[in-house]
Amino acid sequence: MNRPRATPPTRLTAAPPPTVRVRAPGKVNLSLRVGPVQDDGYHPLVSVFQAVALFEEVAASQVLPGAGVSLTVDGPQAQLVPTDSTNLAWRAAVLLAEHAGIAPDVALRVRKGVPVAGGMAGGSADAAAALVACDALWETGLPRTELMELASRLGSDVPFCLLGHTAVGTGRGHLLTPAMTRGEFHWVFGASERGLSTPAVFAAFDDLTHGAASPVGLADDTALMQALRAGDPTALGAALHNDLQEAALSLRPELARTLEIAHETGALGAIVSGSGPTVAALARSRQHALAIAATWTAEGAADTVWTTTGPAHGARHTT
Ligand SMILES: C[C@@](CO)(OP(=O)(O)O)[C@H](O)COP(=O)(O)OP(=O)(O)OC[C@H]1O[C@@H](n2ccc(N)nc2=O)[C@H](O)[C@@H]1O
Ligand SMILES: Nc1ncnc2c1ncn2[C@@H]1O[C@H](COP(=O)(O)OP(=O)(O)O)[C@@H](O)[C@H]1O
Repeated sequence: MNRPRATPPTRLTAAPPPTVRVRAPGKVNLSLRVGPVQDDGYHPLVSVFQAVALFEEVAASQVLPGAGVSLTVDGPQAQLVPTDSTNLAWRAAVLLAEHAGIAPDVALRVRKGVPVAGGMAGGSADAAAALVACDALWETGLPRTELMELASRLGSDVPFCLLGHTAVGTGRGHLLTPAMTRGEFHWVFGASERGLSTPAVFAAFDDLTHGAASPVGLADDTALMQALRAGDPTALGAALHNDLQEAALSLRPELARTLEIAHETGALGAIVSGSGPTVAALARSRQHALAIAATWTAEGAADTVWTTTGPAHGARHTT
């Protein structure tokens, strides 16, 4: 005899709140040319940015209406990062909500993978990732051009962290044109536990140039652009350039030794990354990158050392 089957009991469990996770990359300025300070306090730049495969991750989770923004930070150097409304990820969420005319209700979790205050745009990557994550969570569906515009209001480097890959930046560094590159480049980054303030480095640059730096132009980076198109690391290493390097060295003279060790270990090129104090060395291969990293560590030339590659993708959803 067929007995009717008992209906299995329904388990009522609350579904976890929807969460969107986005990763955005840190960057190195392959070339950074800085013009004289303008009336608004900013310096016109021409910079060739390259995103590298050191990522920040921002998870944005739904919260109850009216809960507002909350934020936690973890990962190396998390204790150096503000967790209040001054955090760039928090500011990004608030700016997007204002723009879309909605309430900024979200729980943000930031996982740091880029040195803090190191000249590698870790905070800017958080802002870029938070914009993309909240746009998806709140279903605001902003076109890319509007996200880029909001990004530029959050900081000069934020649009590049959205875009990723390799690009030429003009204006404050926020007007971007993608650059053609071939292949993969091997990088070593030597970071310092004590960051450098970007405004302080620009101020040191003003002192060194007596506020009268030469105007900047694109023509100076012809060899570098050619090296990128050819995928030629030797030519790229020779073409690396940073107008802020002398200013960063004036504030952190010990970085000169870190650069010197990179050259002694056969780096194809070595520069201070952006406003520093992270030093970037271009290696011939992954093995060579590991050798430079080992030498820096053995000589105590950097507090933390990373090997990675570029270019890397811009802000993108992850699982
Ligand atoms: C120097 C660079 C090179 O890519 O990055 P970092 O190496 O610090 O990451 C950037 O120009 C930094 O970009 P970002 O860190 O987003 O700076 P912002 O928040 O826009 O500006 C912070 C401060 O830096 C100075 N600043 C920034 C950009 C610019 N073109 N001229 C400037 O003088 C201003 O004093 C400004 O108040
Ligand atoms: N989400 C964030 N991550 C890191 N720093 C942040 C963040 N939000 C605000 N800041 C502040 O911005 C400063 C510079 O941040 P960061 O982007 O890491 O360095 P840089 O501008 O040198 O690339 C930090 O000293 C910190 O006080």
